Amino acid sequence: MESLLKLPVARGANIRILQITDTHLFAGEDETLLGVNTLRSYSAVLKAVQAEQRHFDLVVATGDLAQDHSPQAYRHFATRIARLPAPCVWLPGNHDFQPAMVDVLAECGISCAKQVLIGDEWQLLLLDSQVYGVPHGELSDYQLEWLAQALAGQPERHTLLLLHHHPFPSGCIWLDQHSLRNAHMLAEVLQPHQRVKTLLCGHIHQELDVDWLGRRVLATPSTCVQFKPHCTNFTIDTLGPGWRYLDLLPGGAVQTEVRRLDGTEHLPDTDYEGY
Ligand SMILES: Nc1ncnc2c1ncn2[C@@H]1O[C@@H]2COP(=O)(O)O[C@H]2[C@H]1O
Ligand SMILES: [Fe+2]
Repeated sequence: MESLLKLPVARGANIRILQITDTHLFAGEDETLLGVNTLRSYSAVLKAVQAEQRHFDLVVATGDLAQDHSPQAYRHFATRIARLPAPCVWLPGNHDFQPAMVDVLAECGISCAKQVLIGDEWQLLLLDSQVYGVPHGELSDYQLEWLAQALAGQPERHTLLLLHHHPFPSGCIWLDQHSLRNAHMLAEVLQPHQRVKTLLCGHIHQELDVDWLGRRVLATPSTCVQFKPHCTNFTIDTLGPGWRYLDLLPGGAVQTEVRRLDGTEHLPDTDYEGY
């Protein structure tokens, strides 16, 4: 059974979330994706986060944590994320291998909660949009029913909704064939719930902040390789690895900022045409 995580916060205090996404880790410490050593770029991101010394209450990892299905890749993820001064919750992406992911992250003390109640006013709901073996996403009937129930059960709370796949056209045609296929069904479940104003995704390895049917959808840079916005075909960007902070404000608004590593140390080889 999926557990519930309750995070108390001081009354009136801002709630800050750190999003880490698409780490694409391997078992081997020297493995690379498109020329980037993903373990090193992930570790550099976490080091930069710690150096910033910003307070955050929770870390959310929005999928594609491992590239090679290996338990060791999830161990790499978990041992490093556990050094941050806040708990982590996670959801799967298309590349993840959930049998290894679930067991290893739990063994390493990472919560498997998919509903997080934060203070008195907010909740996070984390969806599984993976269709095993293919890059596109879809929400199963179970996921849609679980979402409907979780929303109906907390009608007074503002909800940040998290899923790996983007439910809207991103502007990259090659990525939009890998989007959430049944976004209309998600829209239907959300329709009566005006307190779900913001959705948070990974998957597209780029920063995005768009309106989708009156709701705000955010997507976030990967901790490894970035994809160039507004491209018809697979195109690698030369921006550095990134992460996002989200402040969940009283009243339901979200303030957010994307941060990136400086320098050229973790940049990809742009000659690749896919992976
Ligand atoms: N050249 C390509 N054309 C279309 N899709 C690709 C290409 N290369 C990789 N992909 C898929 O597109 C996905 C986008 O992000 P993911 O990291 O989920 O995994 C990627 C691959 O599954
Ligand atoms: Fe993905």
